[in-house]
Amino acid sequence: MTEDGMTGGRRTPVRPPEERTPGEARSAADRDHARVLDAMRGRLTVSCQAYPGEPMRDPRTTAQVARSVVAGGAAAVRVQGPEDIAAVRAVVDVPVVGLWKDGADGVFITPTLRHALAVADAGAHVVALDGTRRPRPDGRTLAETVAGLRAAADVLIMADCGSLDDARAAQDAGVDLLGTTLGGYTGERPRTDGPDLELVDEMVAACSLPVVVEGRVHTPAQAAAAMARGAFSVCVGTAITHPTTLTSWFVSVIGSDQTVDRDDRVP
Ligand SMILES: CC(=O)N[C@H](C=O)[C@@H](O)[C@H](O)[C@H](O)COP(=O)(O)O
Repeated sequence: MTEDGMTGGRRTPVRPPEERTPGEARSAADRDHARVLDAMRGRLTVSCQAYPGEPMRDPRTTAQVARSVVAGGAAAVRVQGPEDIAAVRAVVDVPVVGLWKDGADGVFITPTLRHALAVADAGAHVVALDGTRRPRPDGRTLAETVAGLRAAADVLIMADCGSLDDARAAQDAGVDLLGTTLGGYTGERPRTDGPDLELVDEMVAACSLPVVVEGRVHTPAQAAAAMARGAFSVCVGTAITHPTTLTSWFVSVIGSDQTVDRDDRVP
């Protein structure tokens, strides 16, 4: 347990579950969940992820990036993969939103109950999973996945949604938080340049659960706009933690190495 009393997944129970009465276990989990939500409410979450094959794809690097963003004021971090989640949990005291990407098409964000249990077991306080209405690889519905996860782990559950219909269905399935994460990636919504603020408005108006605005938040002004529209938290990834993409934004207007006369380069 961290100093502020937060626990996550099945790694850090307040007391061994077998020693707790059902009532004690429930109220301890409720307290932990409230602390996690209080820490995130109205604040910035930073996604610390590298993609397969990239130089930064290493749990030690992810942990250092996570420490760096927490030093800058991030209230929570979002981390991909059980190894990275465990590495980050060991070095930060803020809530960890965990996910496990498997593949890159269709349902790939924590796509099955097995993936969700592994994310919880790695120590995530919040398990983020695909919250769309698409068929899932293991044949379970989102509601069945949520129920299976709740039966095994005291975690909060975030549904990464691609549309208002997804968000409504995810809320009915029993998740705790809704994310706009997949807006623009499932074919139901256009991929806006910045965050899909129209989707934010729709979800905030129609859903009672906290809405995390995530996806293409590239500037502080966009983050502020999302908060002003009722976001519970704003999650920024690429614009803070993905130097390859950030570099390409500058290169796209200045020109790449190929345009420089190599003899003029500083050794
Ligand atoms: C669609 C998808 O796979 N989103 C992923 C979810 O974890 C990540 O690749 C994003 O980086 C993350 O959502 C943060 O978004 P952005 O990097 O745009 O700030």
